[in-house]
Amino acid sequence: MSAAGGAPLLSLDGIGKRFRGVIAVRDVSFSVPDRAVVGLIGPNGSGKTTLLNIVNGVLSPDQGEIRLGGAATTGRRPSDLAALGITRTFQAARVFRTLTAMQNLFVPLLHQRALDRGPARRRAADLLAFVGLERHADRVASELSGGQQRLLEFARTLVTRPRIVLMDEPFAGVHPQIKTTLVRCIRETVAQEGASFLIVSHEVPDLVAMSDQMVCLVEGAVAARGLPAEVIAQEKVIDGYLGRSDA
Ligand SMILES: Nc1ncnc2c1ncn2[C@@H]1O[C@H](COP(=O)(O)OP(=O)(O)OP(=O)(O)O)[C@@H](O)[C@H]1O
Repeated sequence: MSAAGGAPLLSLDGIGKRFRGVIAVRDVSFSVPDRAVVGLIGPNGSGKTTLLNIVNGVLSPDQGEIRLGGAATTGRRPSDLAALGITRTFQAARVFRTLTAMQNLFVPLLHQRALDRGPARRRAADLLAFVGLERHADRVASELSGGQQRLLEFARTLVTRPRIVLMDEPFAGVHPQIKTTLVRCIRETVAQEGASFLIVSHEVPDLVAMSDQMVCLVEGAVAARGLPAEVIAQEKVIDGYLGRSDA
């Protein structure tokens, strides 16, 4: 499925990025369709986080173009991109540690001035229930477990009703039960809100199970892209990342 006008929701075309002598990303092109989960895999240092930073405007690419819904977004600031519907989670979950779980959602809703206090409180409560944290509404975020903070961070990305959520290692170090909740929330957000996801993870079996498409980077370049089962069967992906079980 694609965004209005037939364009993919997000497209990367010939993206390149160099840090002094290091080529971190080289000529990367792929797209994220509307209402889809795209998994991004690759060895350590293959450019995955750099690419997320480029998509949400933290870094500017040296070459190439990014489009959201057909409109060029290359080089725009993270705050502008957030307003256009690109949000992000991080390797270490970012929440307001001194606020309660409820306030973590309520405060951004009020800040946007999109809703009055009553509806904002109801939406915050709905989002907490969605990620299974309703019993923890009044607990200060720093008292929540790492996995619960990750769920709270996820709920916070949904406050703005994003078009695409970028997630960096969402499953790293989380309890299997939290992982199951997170996967369910991601799939339901696709189905109910029509959002898309670009997810970086080393947990390849989980990503294969939940993604509509996958992209594998090796040494900053696209080694394979397509359906998950096809990507993980490619020689370049096995040689460059997964390794051979008989090796
Ligand atoms: N700010 C920076 N300055 C210099 N080099 C950087 C910077 N950020 C990333 N790099 C280099 O760019 C390359 C890609 O790094 P990146 O963090 O994007 O890889 P990754 O695939 O996300 O790795 P990991 O799976 O370990 O998180 C690496 O060689 C890294 O050392």
